[in-house]
Amino acid sequence: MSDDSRPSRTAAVIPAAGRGVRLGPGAPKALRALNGTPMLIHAVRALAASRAVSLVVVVAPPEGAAEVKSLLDADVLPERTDFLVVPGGQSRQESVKLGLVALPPGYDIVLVHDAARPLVPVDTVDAVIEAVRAGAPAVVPALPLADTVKEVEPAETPGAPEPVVATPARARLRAVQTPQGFDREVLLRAHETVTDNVTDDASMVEQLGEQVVVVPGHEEAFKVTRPLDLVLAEAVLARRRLTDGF
Ligand SMILES: Nc1ccn([C@@H]2O[C@H](COP(=O)(O)OP(=O)(O)OP(=O)(O)O)[C@@H](O)[C@H]2O)c(=O)n1
Ligand SMILES: C[C@](O)(CO)[C@H](O)COP(=O)(O)O
Repeated sequence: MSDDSRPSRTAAVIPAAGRGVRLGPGAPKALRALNGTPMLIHAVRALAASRAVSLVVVVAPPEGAAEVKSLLDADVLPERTDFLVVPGGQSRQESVKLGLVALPPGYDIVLVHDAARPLVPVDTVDAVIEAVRAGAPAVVPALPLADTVKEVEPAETPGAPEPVVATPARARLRAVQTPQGFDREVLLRAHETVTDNVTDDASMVEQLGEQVVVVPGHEEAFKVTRPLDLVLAEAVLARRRLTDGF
């Protein structure tokens, strides 16, 4: 937990080493353009927009680390924000761990943010940081679900009918986004302890028995996963250009 006698310092780890298989053939997903700018650069700018974030560690596709470094060298980040680039691993979990290993001392709050969520608003980033500063060891932004969810017995053949096992009460479910925010020591311990393959960092902290809390997420923090998400992301950028001028 952060010591009240000194100000907390926040770093962000951005896993960006995925292939983007669900997006279809092309460059690694984080390097694909949204309105002419690589998705990763949008994501770095989104985190650096928070005055609290003073370091961004980008975990790059291993073969693209030099390209990512020159993209960031050429971009104009706020003077308060440093960055580091490290090569990623085979899974998101491994990539996040490589980012954590590269984190210098002196940062007591760590955000983990998918490069694939390039449009997260700064208010969401700040709300996560605020909740960690207030004492929560792990904080996730999340939204209520619009669809009813069924648990099924997964079919062995893709496309075959799948028997429904249960219908969880939707009012108790949340769709989780990033950035997820952590007390650094707790997140490090989670990555050192948990070896199962999980889909987010907060669930590793849950496995330690530490409390994870949810704060409101934002519709524009959606994950670019499939081709339709690119259309939506470019529409959001076009609307921002009209209303906000950027
Ligand atoms: N080996 C990996 C796999 C994923 N990620 C990152 O984790 C985030 C969330 O992953 P996802 O959206 O699933 O990206 P991909 O793994 O690229 O997508 P896909 O599963 O469609 O290949 C992305 O920013 C992605 O770059 C990573 O850093 N290293
Ligand atoms: C971390 C995450 O974005 C939270 O919703 C999500 O679990 C990542 O999943 P992916 O399959 O690696 O995209």
